[in-house]
Order: sequence, then structure tokens, then C-alpha cells
Amino acid sequence: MENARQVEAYMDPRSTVGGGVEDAYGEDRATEEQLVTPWTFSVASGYSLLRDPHHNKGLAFTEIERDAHYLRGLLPPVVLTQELQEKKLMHNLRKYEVPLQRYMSMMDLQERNERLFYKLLIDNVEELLPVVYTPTVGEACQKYGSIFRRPQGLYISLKEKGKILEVLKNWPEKTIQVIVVTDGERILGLGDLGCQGMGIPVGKLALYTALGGLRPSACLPITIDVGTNNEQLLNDDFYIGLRQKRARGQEYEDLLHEFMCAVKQQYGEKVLIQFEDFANHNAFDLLAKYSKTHLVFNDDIQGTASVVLAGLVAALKLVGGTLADHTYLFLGAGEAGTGIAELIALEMSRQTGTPIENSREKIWLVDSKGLIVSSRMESLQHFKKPWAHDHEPVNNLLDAVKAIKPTVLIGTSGVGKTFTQDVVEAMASFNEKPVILALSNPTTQSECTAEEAYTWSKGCAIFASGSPFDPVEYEGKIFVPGQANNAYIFPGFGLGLVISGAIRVHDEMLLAASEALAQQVTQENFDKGLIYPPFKTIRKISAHIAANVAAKAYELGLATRLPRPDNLVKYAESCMYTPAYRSYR
Ligand SMILES: NC(=O)C1=CN([C@@H]2O[C@H](COP(=O)(O)OP(=O)(O)OC[C@H]3O[C@@H](n4cnc5c(N)ncnc54)[C@H](OP(=O)(O)O)[C@@H]3O)[C@@H](O)[C@H]2O)C=CC1
Ligand SMILES: CC(=O)C(=O)O
Ligand SMILES: [Mg+2]
Repeated sequence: MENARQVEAYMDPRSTVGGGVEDAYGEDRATEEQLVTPWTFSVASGYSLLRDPHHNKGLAFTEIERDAHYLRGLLPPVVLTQELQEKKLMHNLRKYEVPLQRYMSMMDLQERNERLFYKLLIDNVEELLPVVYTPTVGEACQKYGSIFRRPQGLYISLKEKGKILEVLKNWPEKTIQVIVVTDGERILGLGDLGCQGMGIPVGKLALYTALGGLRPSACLPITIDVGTNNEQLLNDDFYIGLRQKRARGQEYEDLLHEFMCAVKQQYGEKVLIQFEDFANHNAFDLLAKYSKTHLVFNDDIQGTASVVLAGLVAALKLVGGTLADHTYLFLGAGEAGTGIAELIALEMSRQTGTPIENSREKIWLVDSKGLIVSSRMESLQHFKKPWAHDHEPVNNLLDAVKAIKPTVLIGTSGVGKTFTQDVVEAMASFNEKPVILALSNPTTQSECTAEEAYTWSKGCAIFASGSPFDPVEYEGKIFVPGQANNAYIFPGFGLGLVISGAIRVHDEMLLAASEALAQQVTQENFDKGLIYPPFKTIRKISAHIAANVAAKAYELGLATRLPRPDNLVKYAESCMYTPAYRSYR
């Protein structure tokens, strides 16, 4: 009687649906308002095993496993091999015509059966990279609130200030080797996507595992939510982040500092923290500040630099000369642009034995206000100042191309369609083989398409882009564009740091990674005009990059994992995660 009265008191008069203690099946003895304990088993078996993505094998559980793990009757009788599961999933995936559907299907698979997800990604890397990574991940981030099903990483917002260590402890895995963190302010070339930038750390870490062989359980995606200045998201009912303008200044710095300290406290000195898609007004400062105390790597500044330098070194085989014989012009003078420029200058100086200031004179950058020249010095952000050379002001790209006459044109502006026909034709008018790299992502932001580059240059351009383009036929010849994307570098780079137990990142490691990548371009690739090896060999490439990076860490005295293995390539390969199913006792 007392109980019934309580129930009545608890019932929401607006509710049209019953349940709780009145439930005919007695499944749920609590009313909706009563507190309940969300208890669960800790060892996966039976039904919970099928729902544990780390151990689930779906229809591939063997008869013996079905008996031993209480799976009888929970699965239909057939037993499939992992290969057949893969075949079926690829068949289903290919039926989707909308890229976002493929993305969601892959994310569902990752949530359901992790090993199968990685098997698909590894075996079909060229087909699936554009699905889990650029360009589709860009669209996924834009629509993240609408397609959100289950959280895939850690969200640390201003609400968690003072409690970040506790938040890290909530993550189920304790041995973390790599964190990819964003604050969502510069997601690809799509701008401020706030908390919805989470798709990027998730995607990057999927590549850490698939391309670089880091264990999935050792990877942690994190989004720091300090608000967003994207009005559309702030007004979107489905937005998943804090509904406020971005915190700046001391409030931002304090949250980031708490985060950085908590990470080191929780995971130790050797956890790699990869900064991804921060806006440049924070990215350079964070990297400078924490590179002294933490193992940090900014993918947009450093990873991109390493991949582009590798492509340029390889391109020299096609265009001739040394790095120092060329003249470089960038559209975009932010993280990617100045990061690449600095590494080219560093390598040039190393090769020629001249001071870096001299090498920088071969490199020019254009930002939204025109060519970076010394008369603009006072108003330039600190990372642009080294590139302010003596020249009269030039306020658009075409005039800059005509004035500087670069042999290499690199797009890092985040703005699509900026390499116009006039620009490409100008490049082709004074270069036999102009090198044109349109690095901005996703595809919509690419400075030009592969077809435009080849057609407007009359088939002369050596072209690569940040997001993939299909081969192009021009005057009966097939041109295969390369993909100049930091995805070539960061998985192997991170593996190299992990296997050597490195405690700091050093510029020489970026050069070592770059060198390893350039060495992987074969004559067969060059014959096709490619300056990068195909992604299908990426695990081998990653092992070589890891070995070179680890060797440099040992050489610089920054490695802690001793003794140094003799054959670092073999060692790197032996450390790589493979997604084949394990047998359960
Ligand atoms: N392929 C790859 O691996 C990578 C590609 N990227 C891509 O590069 C792009 C830029 O990234 P990031 O460097 O981090 O971004 P930043 O915001 O740091 O830099 C963008 C730069 O482009 C300039 N810019 C913007 N609009 C124009 C314009 N219309 N004309 C000329 N310059 C312009 C900006 O000028 P101002 O300073 O005056 O505002 C700024 O210097 C993104 O699309 C990103 O996806 C990034 C990393 C890796
Ligand atoms: C590839 C990458 O890191 C970017 O576009 O930001
Ligand atoms: Mg990035």
C-alpha cells in the first residue's frame, strides 16, 4: 500500500508510458525516479562477450569457444572465417553510395568487433582510408552531433576543470602509449567544429593502429571542449559540446596545463601526446611550451613537414637538382605552411652547410594579406616573421607566382580552388615540370583538383594532394596523383618513439622519418610520376620510419628502452599489432 502510494507520487503526470514497479515482467523493480546501480560482470562471456568489441568475433567463434564461453544459442549455427566476414562486410560497404554511410558503418564495426574493423582497414587501406579519414571524416565531424551513437574517446570540457585526473581514470585502459588531442578549433580546412572535432582524434588513432601497428588499447582519443565560436553549431539542437563561446587566455591555458600535468601523472613520461587541429594561435605556443617537459608532437606542423619534405626529396629524382636549387612558394602561412618551410630550410642547411637564414631566402609564403615581405614585419605573427624577405608588396597569388617564379608551389591555405587556371599555367610557363602540391583537406578545400593540375599544366605537373584524387586521363595518358598527407608519417613516427621509449621529440627525428619515407619510393613509382609510395605498403613503410626514428632517438640519447635492438626494422615489425583473431581457452 505504502509502495503504491510512493509509485503514484513518483509518476510523471505527463508521461504516457508506464513501467517501473508495475512492470509485468518484474524486470525493473525501481521506479524511474529511484536510484539504481549500473552493475555488470567484469569478465566477458556469453551475451556480454558478443557485445565486447575487443573480444567479439561474431560468427567466427569456433564450436569449442561457443561451448566454453556460454555462446550456444546466442549465435546461428554457421561458423565463418575472419576472411569470409571481411568479404561480406566489404561487399556490404561497397553497396553504400553515400560516403557518410560507409563511415558510420565502419564506426559501427569498430564498436562491435575491433579486430575485424582493423583487418578490413589494413587489408583494404587504399579503399577505406578515404572513409575513416579525409575526406569523409570531415563531413562526419560537421554532422557528428546528428550521427553520434556512442562516445569513442574522452571529452574534457571546462566543466571538468580541477577534475581532469579523475576523468582520465574513468578511461577503462590503463596502459596508454599515444594520445591524440584536439580542441576542435581548426578541423581540417573546415574551421571551428568545437567538440565535434572528436572524429579527428578517433580517425587518427585508427590509423595509428592500422598503419603503424600501435595496439588499439594503447590509444586514447581526447577532445578538449572550451566552447566554440561556430554560430551554426551553437544554434544546432544536436550539438554535443558546451554551448558557449571559446574560452581564451588564462582560462584556456589553465585547462590545458591541468590536462598536460594530469596526463603525465596518469600515464608517465613516455606517453606521446599528439596535438591535432588546434588553431595556430594556440598550436605553436603549446608545442613550444610542452616540448620541454613532455613527449609532444604537433602533426599539422611537424608531421606535415616531414611528409612534404619526403615528397620533395623524391620529386628531385623527377625534376632534377638539389633542394637548394629550387624556389618554393606557399599559399598559406600557418601551421602546415611554416612548419614545412622550416623543415625544408633545415634540411637545405644540413645539405649545404649554410646558415638556416640563407636557406630561408629560397622559400616564400603568401597569407590572406599577400606575399610575406619585410615591410609587413611589425604586424606579422611570430611564426611568419622568419619568412619576411625583402620584396615589394604583392597582394595576390598569381602576381606572387609571376614575381617569385617558384619551381615548387605548395597549398596550405585551407581554401579550395585557389590554384586557378592562371596560376597553374603560369607555373607551367617557366617550369618544365612544375611541382604542385595542393595539401588542404578535405577534398572541397583542395587548392585544385588532380584533373585541373594535369590539364592546365598540359600534363607537365608533378602533383600530389592532401586528400586523394582518382587517376586522370589526359591526352591518352594516365596520370596517378600521390597523396601528400601526414598519415604517411605519424603512425610510423609514433611507433618509433614508443619502441625506443623516447622521452622527447627532436627535429632530427622528423628528418629521419622523412628520409625513411623518401627511400621507400621505388623506380616503378617514379615511372608513374609518383613521389610517394602507394598506401598499400604502408605497414612496411611505417616499420622503416619507426626504425629510423628510433635509431635517431638512441643516437641523441633520448631513448630509454635499453639495450637498443640490433635490427630496428625487424624489431619494429615484431611490435606491430595484427588484427587476426586470437583463440580463447
Ligand atoms: N595534407 C596534410 O597532411 C595536411 C594538410 N593540412 C591542411 O592545410 C590547411 C591549413 O592548415 P593549417 O596550416 O593548420 O591552418 P592555419 O590556419 O594555421 O593556416 C592557414 C593559412 O592560410 C592562409 N589563408 C587563409 N585563406 C587564405 C587565402 N584566401 N589566400 C591566402 N592565404 C590564405 C592564412 O592566412 P592568415 O594567416 O593571413 O589568416 C594562414 O596563413 C588545412 O586545410 C589542413 O587541412 C594541414 C595539415 C596536414
Ligand atoms: C591531415 C591533417 O592533419 C589535416 O588536414 O589537418
Ligand atoms: Mg590535422
